[in-house]
Amino acid sequence: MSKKPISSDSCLNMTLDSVRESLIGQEDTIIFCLIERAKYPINSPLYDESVAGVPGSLVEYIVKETEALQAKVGRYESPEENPFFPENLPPLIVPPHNIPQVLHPSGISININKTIWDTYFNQLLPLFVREGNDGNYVPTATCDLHCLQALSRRIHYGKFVAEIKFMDAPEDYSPAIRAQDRATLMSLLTFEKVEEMVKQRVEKKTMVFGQEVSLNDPDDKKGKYKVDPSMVSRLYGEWVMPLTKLVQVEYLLRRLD
Ligand SMILES: O=C(O)C(=O)C[C@]1(C(=O)O)C=C[C@@H](O)C=C1
Repeated sequence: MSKKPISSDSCLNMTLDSVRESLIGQEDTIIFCLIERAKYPINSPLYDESVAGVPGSLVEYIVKETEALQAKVGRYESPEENPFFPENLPPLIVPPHNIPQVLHPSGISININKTIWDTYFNQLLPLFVREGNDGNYVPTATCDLHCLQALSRRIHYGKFVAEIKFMDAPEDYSPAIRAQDRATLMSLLTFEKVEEMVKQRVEKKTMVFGQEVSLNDPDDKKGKYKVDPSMVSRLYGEWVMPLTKLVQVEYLLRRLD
């Protein structure tokens, strides 16, 4: 059988509504990833740089090696994907996908994964994971990897949101871009009502997706959730949306290059 390159649907017909739909879909992924990670305790030896056998911490090693494998088969061909360890990724071993170019070339390489990594491990994890060590290090690290990839994808999706906003109203954005005025760009791209809806929706989704289910007494588990819904709303309000907006500002600053 002859081998053909893999192809994907075009993303050239994006609108602000369609990119917002994608962000809404990505909420589900993020919430399910958090629920999965919360099944395990913190398992701190995973993050200890002095554990023998691997360079750096075990979680870092697993993320690096997984990224290297996924790079070879095309994960980072997609402009929606950004590696945590971009240095020395191996070359593709499959034919390139030829994904249509939607983003402005100077904005494609924006990568704030270093900040996402630090925020996730130092601020987010301690908020939703219990203390303890059950020895399930590899499954736990795999959950961390999935959380990181889902958050990174969502936050860097700000590049697409910014491109649509610019294309919809170049006359509004261009003066602030020429002046490299971050504050004005930030206020132009901010929609407080949308942010409020996002926070409410992720809280509600966490209640639905993460409710405890009991067959015996239906009231037994009522009001108990696998992850605290108000914490997910806070995560979005304090980190996910601000970082998505940071990506948008960074992208717009380069949009006329
Ligand atoms: O929906 C938008 O317009 C976005 O830019 C996305 C987003 C978000 O991260 O969810 C960010 C900024 C806006 O203030 C509202 C929401």
